[in-house]
Amino acid sequence: MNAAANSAANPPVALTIAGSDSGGGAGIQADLKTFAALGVFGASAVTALTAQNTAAVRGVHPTPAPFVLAQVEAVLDDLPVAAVKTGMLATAEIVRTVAGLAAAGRLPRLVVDPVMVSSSGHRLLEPDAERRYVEELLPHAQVLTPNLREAEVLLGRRIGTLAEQRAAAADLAALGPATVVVKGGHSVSDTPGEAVDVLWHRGAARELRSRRVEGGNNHGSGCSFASAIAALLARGRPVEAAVTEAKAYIWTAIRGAAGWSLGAGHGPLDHFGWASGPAPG
Ligand SMILES: Nc1ncnc2c1ncn2[C@@H]1O[C@H](COP(=O)(O)OP(=O)(O)OP(=O)(O)O)[C@@H](O)[C@H]1O
Ligand SMILES: Cc1ncc(CO)c(N)n1
Repeated sequence: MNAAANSAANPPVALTIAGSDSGGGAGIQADLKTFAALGVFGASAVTALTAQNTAAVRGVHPTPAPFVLAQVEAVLDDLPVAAVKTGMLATAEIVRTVAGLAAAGRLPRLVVDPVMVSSSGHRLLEPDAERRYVEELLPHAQVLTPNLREAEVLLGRRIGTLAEQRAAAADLAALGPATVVVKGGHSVSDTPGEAVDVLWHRGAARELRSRRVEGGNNHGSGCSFASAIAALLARGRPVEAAVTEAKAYIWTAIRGAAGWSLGAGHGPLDHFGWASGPAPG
């Protein structure tokens, strides 16, 4: 089969390389729902199993790195993957494996969401993998989407203001990614009431602002945001449009779930607009 050939009748294909969230709100499950919601066929390579729900991560069982590679190669050898998103990479060995694939030019339109800690506070990346992220993977990312805490870890300094969030985006771009979005879901102090992301693209910083949805159902917002960017890139959108449209998609998905009470912790998003459309069934 020729993996590069894609008939006009086929949907675009995106690949997520990420961890499984048994609770269904984040990770692979969020990624595949987002791809489907945005009209993209999703393939997946699972980097870890997590025993997780809306309240806590109870356990993590990483995939051996050679089997992550086997999954990615099985997909790439067969399907016309147009964009790739990475999420939880769990171990230094998996970071190295994915970075090797990226360095070999095998991961097109690569969106890297540098997942390190879950919103419930559980580590999702070995601490000794952080340096490898910076040195081996970031240079190959087309788009990097850290939240504020991840940007702090990658840069080794505190980010407390919007000005510092803007500076962080610029400094992360200097490490290799063409485009950086420093997400403000965990608000910086001078943007109350808003979720302000800073987009660094083509040498300039720009703020993407939305009203902050209250209610706390934002489990998987970061995974879904990065997947939406990858899906829109797979559909051929230019990078800046993909990021701004992903921001609008994620706002609608968070807003839709604001009245839900699924689980005792941070609930999942309304990926398919169920809250505003006719009730399923
Ligand atoms: N309460 C909210 N209201 C509106 N937008 C939000 C809210 N929370 C997050 N967002 C948006 O969702 C996207 C993901 O940002 P966030 O900072 O939550 O990522 P994250 O911390 O990686 O998510 P996760 O909880 O999956 O780890 C960003 O575009 C951010 O602005
Ligand atoms: C598997 C997985 N990936 C990413 C996150 C971050 O939201 C999570 N909680 N679980």
